Amino acid sequence: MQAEKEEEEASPEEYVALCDFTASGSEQLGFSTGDKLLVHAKPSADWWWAELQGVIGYVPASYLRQDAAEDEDDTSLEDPWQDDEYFGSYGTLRLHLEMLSDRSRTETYRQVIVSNSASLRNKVVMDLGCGTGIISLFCAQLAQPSVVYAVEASSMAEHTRQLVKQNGCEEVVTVLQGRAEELELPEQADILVSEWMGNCLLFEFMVESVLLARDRWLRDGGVMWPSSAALTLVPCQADNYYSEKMAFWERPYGLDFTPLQPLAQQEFFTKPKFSHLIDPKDCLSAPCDVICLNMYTVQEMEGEFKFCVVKPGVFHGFTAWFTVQFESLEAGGATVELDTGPNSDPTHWKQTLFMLDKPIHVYGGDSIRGNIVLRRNPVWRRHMTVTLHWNINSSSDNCQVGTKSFPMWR
Ligand SMILES: N=C(N)NC/C=C/[C@H]1O[C@@H](n2cnc3c(N)ncnc32)[C@H](O)[C@@H]1O
Repeated sequence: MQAEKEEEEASPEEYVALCDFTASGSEQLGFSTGDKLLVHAKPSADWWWAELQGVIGYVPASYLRQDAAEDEDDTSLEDPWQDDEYFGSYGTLRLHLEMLSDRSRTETYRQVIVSNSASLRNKVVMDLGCGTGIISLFCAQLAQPSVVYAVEASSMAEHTRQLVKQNGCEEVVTVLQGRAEELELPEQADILVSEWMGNCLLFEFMVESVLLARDRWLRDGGVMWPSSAALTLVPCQADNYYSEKMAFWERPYGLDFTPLQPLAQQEFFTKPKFSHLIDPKDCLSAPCDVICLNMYTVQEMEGEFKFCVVKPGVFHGFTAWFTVQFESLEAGGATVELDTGPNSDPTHWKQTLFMLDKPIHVYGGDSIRGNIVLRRNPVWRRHMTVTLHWNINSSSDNCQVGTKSFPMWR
């Protein structure tokens, strides 16, 4: 209470509105892009108490940015996709080296080409976001498509052209520099292949570009690779991480640093932990596919789950990963799957850990039911908020309910 009390007396902070907000309900405050609001209190992560021209009400925090001074000349206000930053990062080798070094990922795409090589003969392929062109080069080297359009928006495209020539594939592979949503393809494609998956499957939201390109360039009856995707979730223990970030403050060098634990919770447990490697023994139940994307239809961004706890343990949070499937071009042919979970070869995505604020003791037979909602950030189009709701029904004591929202990253 003390912190909250001080918070209310603190002088209001100035924020700028990044987009319009229409109030729904008398206690909300509507505003327009560019409005300067005075934030008086932040009772929760999502809703703040703010003032605009003498009127006070609740406003959505994700619509506001504080560094008003910087925003005068900051172009990022106009560019919600932050394309300069996003494609700039793919113009250097760092991310491409990381993805090419991921053997599980890259070998899976090669296996898809090899196991469909006969059916790829004389086909038109579009490789969306080809990067260094690895998938296009596999197509030209391991099959005989009539043409592969390798589409890449970043400055890597000019180097990709060089790699195509260096490997004698210029007869088959045509590199087109530009955003897939904007450029003109000479013809419709029979196959749209892409490696678009971000952390937690959807982060970066490149999937949006893939679906737009599908609607524009994939001919009727054409094939999407991946053909489907699933986000998988499991309740888990995370003793090491919890000890390292939270328990540490209990008795460092014989002193009591526990007053810092609320800060530690805010700093370390608010955002998901990327590049987490979960040990299968830390899973408290069988994992469950919570969101399934059929790449041919409109995608679901919300999912239910029901976990049955199989052993006593400490429920520190949820771990998420994904799988993608590549259907065969031949009717009845085998589907190839890429699994980024803890029981498969590690990938550069690893897994994503969502830490609860407080760990909960659970026992065999307990059930953890709830849902997960992935909400696009209304302002930063490549970012999202993951909201988890859970109900624990335990034989030992009454049911516990919880919810928490995790920004990724804004
Ligand atoms: N798999 C992960 N994590 N990252 C995806 C891989 C991203 C690659 O695809 C390119 N890319 C992303 N979106 C588009 C687009 N709309 N048009 C053309 N190229 C694009 C990026 O510049 C990277 O080279």
